Amino acid sequence: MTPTAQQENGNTEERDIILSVKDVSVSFGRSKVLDNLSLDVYRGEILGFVGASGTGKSVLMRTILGLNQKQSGTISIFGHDIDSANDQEKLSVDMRMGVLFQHGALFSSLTVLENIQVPMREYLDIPERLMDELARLKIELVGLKPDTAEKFPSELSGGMIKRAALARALSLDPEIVFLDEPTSGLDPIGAADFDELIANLRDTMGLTVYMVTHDLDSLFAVCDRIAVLGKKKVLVEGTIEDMLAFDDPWVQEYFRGKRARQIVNDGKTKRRSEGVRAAAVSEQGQKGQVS
Ligand SMILES: Nc1ncnc2c1ncn2[C@@H]1O[C@H](COP(=O)(O)OP(=O)(O)OP(=O)(O)O)[C@@H](O)[C@H]1O
Repeated sequence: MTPTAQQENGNTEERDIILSVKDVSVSFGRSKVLDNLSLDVYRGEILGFVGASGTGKSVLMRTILGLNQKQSGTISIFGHDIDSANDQEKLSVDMRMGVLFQHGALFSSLTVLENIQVPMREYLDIPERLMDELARLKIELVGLKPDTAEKFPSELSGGMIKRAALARALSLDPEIVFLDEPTSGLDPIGAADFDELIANLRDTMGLTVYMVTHDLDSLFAVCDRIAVLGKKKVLVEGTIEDMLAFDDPWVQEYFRGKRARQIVNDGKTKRRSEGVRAAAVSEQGQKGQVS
């Protein structure tokens, strides 16, 4: 049975824990990066994972994905402890997770369509034609034009690469996706559109999203919950309000600093995409460029 937990507000409604990290420690040589870190991720939420540069956000994500060794602690995904899971269970867990690495990590010698089909070829035994159809559906799902299918990564813009990489992450219809700084390198409108896409996927597919990010706009616009990494563990987790109330100099500076204040003042009630687009249209209008 899948584990559940009581909601943090103390009521008796239970939430489905899709990923549970308990007392995990990771070291490289004599340098300890994570020390007894614990974190739960709930089904259907968008969790934003933040922390100063070099604190170990990517290390944790890679450890969850089984790409880094941990020295102690347990990681359970979909109720399976990944250390004691058998091969069949591990395969089933892998198939239910999608990953978007920071720079897309697309294969440069493969077209977008072929990149999306890589996980299908690895895990599924289905006819070529069906694979083509499924890959084209993913391309549509992430908002890319149909002719992107035949393009190579070198022919794509930064935003298109992120979307193509997301399409590949969604290739097997995962229940949870791990996104490592998905909006880094995108302009504000591209980043806003990407946020909106993530929120739509969550809303329509019930996707759970674990997002490592430095992007304050994303945190304010789409994240349901935030976890802050500091001092080798999760310093605080909760809503934006919980972050604002948390007494720690880095957290205070990050969530109450000049940039955060600007975002809150600019559009507390709006999604960033609306705010950014409105600002862009207004600016163009002032320059007389809107037709
Ligand atoms: N394979 C490795 N071998 C040795 N040290 C590593 C390895 N991977 C990560 N580290 C170290 O672990 C620490 C945390 O790195 P990590 O990349 O997780 O930080 P981060 O929080 O994701 O940073 P950023 O926000 O800048 O991406 C760093 O000091 C890094 O040098």
